Formats: sequence, C-alpha cells, structure tokens
Amino acid sequence: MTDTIPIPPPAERGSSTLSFLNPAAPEPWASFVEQIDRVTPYLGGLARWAETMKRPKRMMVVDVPIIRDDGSVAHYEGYRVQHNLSRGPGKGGTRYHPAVNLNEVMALAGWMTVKNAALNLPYGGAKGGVRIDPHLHSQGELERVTRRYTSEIGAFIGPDRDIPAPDVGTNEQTMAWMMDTYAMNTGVTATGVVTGKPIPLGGSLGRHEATGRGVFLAAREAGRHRGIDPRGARVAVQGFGNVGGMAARMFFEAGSRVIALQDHSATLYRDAGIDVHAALAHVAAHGRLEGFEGAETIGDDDYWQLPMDFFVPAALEGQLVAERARKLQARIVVEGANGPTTPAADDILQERGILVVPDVLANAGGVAVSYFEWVQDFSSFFWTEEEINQRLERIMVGAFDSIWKLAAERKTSLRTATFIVACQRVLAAREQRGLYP
Ligand SMILES: NC(=O)C1=CN([C@@H]2O[C@H](COP(=O)(O)OP(=O)(O)OC[C@H]3O[C@@H](n4cnc5c(N)ncnc54)[C@H](OP(=O)(O)O)[C@@H]3O)[C@@H](O)[C@H]2O)C=CC1
Ligand SMILES: O=C(O)CCC(=O)C(=O)O
Repeated sequence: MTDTIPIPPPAERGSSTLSFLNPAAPEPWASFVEQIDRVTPYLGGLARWAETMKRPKRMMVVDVPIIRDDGSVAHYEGYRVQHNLSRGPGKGGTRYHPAVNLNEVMALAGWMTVKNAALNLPYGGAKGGVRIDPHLHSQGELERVTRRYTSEIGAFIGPDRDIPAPDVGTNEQTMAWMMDTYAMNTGVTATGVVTGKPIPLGGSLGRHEATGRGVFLAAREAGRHRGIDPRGARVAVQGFGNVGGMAARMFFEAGSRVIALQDHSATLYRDAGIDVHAALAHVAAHGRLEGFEGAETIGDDDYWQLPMDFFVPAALEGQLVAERARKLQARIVVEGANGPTTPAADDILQERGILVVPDVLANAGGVAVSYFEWVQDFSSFFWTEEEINQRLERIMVGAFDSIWKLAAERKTSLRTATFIVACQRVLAAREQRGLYP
C-alpha cells in the first residue's frame, strides 16, 4: 500500500552513483524499536509504559493528486505520523524524497519524540513526508503538491496540534505554502502552524543555520571531553544540504580542516582542507557538488576509510552500517542526520572506542530554534539573531552536559543516556495523565 510510486532510478537524477537508502540497513522503524528495547531496562517503574513508545499514536496516509505541467494527472503518497502527544503538540519536519514510506516516517516521528523530550521542549513527536523526488518537478508542481498535502492533513495540524517544519527536500518556500494553505482553509493567519518559514512570514532569524550550528556545538562539546580542538581537526561530512552544508561551514569557520564532502552526486577529498565557502557557492549555483574543482573525486570505499577526528553523517538514515563501522577511522561521530547509524554499527563503534553523539541530541538545534520561532509567533515579539544563537548554545550545551554526566553515571552510551532522559519525561507524563477509566 505504501509503495505504489516506484523509486526513480539514479540515472534520472543525472550522473548520481550513490543509492538513496542503504539496502544493507534494517528498516528505520526496526532500529527505533531496538533503541527503545535497549533503554527499557534503565527505566525502573516506568518500564511498564515503555510499549507506548513502540506504538505511534496516530498515522495518516493520504493521496496527493495534482495536475502536472503537461496536463497529466499524477498521484503521490503523503504521510503524517504523530508518534506521541503526551507532553504537547506534535512537532517535526516534512520530507520530500522518492524513498519516503510509512515505516521511515514512523521512525522519524519516534526520534522527534525522543529529541523534543531530551531537550525538554514542550512537544510530542511527529513527522511527515511525500514520496516524491523534488528534483524532478517544477516549482509550480511542488506548490500544488504542497498545498494538496497540507489540505489533506489539515484537520490534524495546527499551532496547538502538530507543527510541521522543513526536512530533506523541503525548505522555507515549502513552509510558506503550507502556512498559506492552512490560512486559506481555516480563515486564520496562524503563523505558528509551521516553523522554518521565511522571515517576513514570522520565521525566526537563525533557524536556517540552527541544525548545522547545533551539530557543531555538540561536536565541540564532545571534542572538549576527548581532548580534540575543532581548530585544526580533520572533519568529513556526508550530505551537503541544509544540515551538512551548514555544519561544514561552522567547522570551516572554526578553523577545522574539512577534508571530505559527499552528496548524492560526488565524493570529494582534499587533504589540506576544502574551501567550504567555495563548495557552498558551487552547490548554490549548480545544485550539487559534482563539478566542484577545489577537491579531487574519490571512490565511496576510500571515503569510509579516511583518517579523521570528526565524522558528520548528515544525509539519510542507515548510512553507517556494521561493515562501514568496522572501517571508519574517525574519533568522534556527530550525527547530523536522523538515524544514520544502525544499532549493530553502534555496538561496533562503541567497542572500537569511537564516541557517537546521537542524532536525538546532536541535530536538535533545528527543532530548538523552531521552538523559539513558535514562541515568537505566539507573542508576536521577535528576538535578535544574537539572542537566538545564545539561547541555542545554552540549550545545546546544557542538554549535552547533563546527558554526558548521566552516561558516565550509568555507564551507557550517549545514545542510551539521551533515550533514558527522554523516555523518563515522556512516560512520566503518560503515567501522570493516566488512562481512562
Ligand atoms: N533540516 C533540518 O532542520 C533537520 C534535518 N535533519 C536531518 O538531517 C538530514 C539531512 O537533512 P537536510 O540537510 O535538511 O536535507 P537536504 O535535502 O537539505 O540535504 C540532504 C543532503 O544529503 C544528500 N544525500 C541524500 N542521499 C545521500 C546519499 N545516499 N549519500 C550521500 N548524500 C546523500 C543530498 O544530496 P542530493 O541533493 O544530491 O540528493 C543533500 O546534499 C536528514 O536526516 C534530516 O532528517 C535533522 C534535524 C533537523
Ligand atoms: O524544526 C522542527 O520542527 C523539526 C526538525 C526535524 O524534522 C528534525 O529535527 O528532525
């Protein structure tokens, strides 16, 4: 039922050679469930509620029909999963990608529940997506898809119900169309229905950079504990979109040597360090890393064996599988993407002494600033970029510190410690709310 739209072969996207999702990885929801199983023994009396985390509260699969530019009718499958609403409205991004499916969106929504609770944001967890390759559609077609999708899920979203934001394949423009469609359908200009909006529509300064900035802050804190200064550190980044591009820029501006970059179109390497500003300008002009002349092209196998201090996977889930975890020559992995490391790979990295800063902590800067945006929209009072960046740093460093201490106390990985904090908050709320009768 969820696989009616075939995944276009890479050939349709130009000279891409990298797969969309790693076939060697388990399905994302299976990884999420395994992570919940791993944390359950640490939950004490709340463990009796742990099953809640393995049952998404509400899931929608919607048909999104549009008339294409050539007059033909096309159907796309859309999803919105509200994984948990115990602590507040749903919150999480919207993904446009040809491999999106219900299983993936369930996992992404589950990770949002954990991430939001780990940072103590007053939200549950949700995520949405449409199974479409945005690279193959005109702006007009994407606008029609977005408006139809927003109308189809319209009864379930709202500033106090569920608040979408950008994710892979979506951006500020997508959020503007979602907000406008919601306003047209309800008669209310409720700017807080989505975050990650353009600034003139109630968007927040700093949101565009926030996830990458948060990844850098998490890396800096992890490096402090491991005696690795970002200045001069060797860094490789996978994925060069909003998160990977911005994280690479933050490292570069902090004096790191960004030795390798990879996106769908190319894997690039320069031992002396890549000029990240020049690579960003190339992608802004050409839409992909392919053709960038400031580095040499290397093979995918070589990429996974480069000696480095920080590795930042910032593309899709399931990239760091067991085989790659055995080869990886990094000292710290900072997960910019959601779910990039499989549970089996996690174990191997831990055995090998490679520190992993998990997605649900490392990439939480985006949703933290989304929270600031939502608060600003409600109060119609907007903060300066400096205030936003200071608050972001405080929230990221505070969460990192407390999770680091808990991991040391309980002798767990940072991932398990983050899940302990989050599950305790979510399940305590569930228990306190009670069940009727
Ligand atoms: N945007 C946000 O605020 C947040 C995003 N995240 C997570 O970060 C990750 C990236 O999201 P975001 O940066 O927003 O998405 P974007 O669409 O902006 O960028 C994704 C990047 O990953 C590349 N990519 C896709 N597949 C592969 C692959 N198999 N190998 C190498 N590169 C690949 C894309 O290349 P190409 O363009 O060539 O396809 C692109 O460079 C996702 O896991 C997302 O869920 C997490 C927190 C917040
Ligand atoms: O900003 C948000 O609301 C959510 C961002 C997101 O999708 C994520 O953190 O994975």
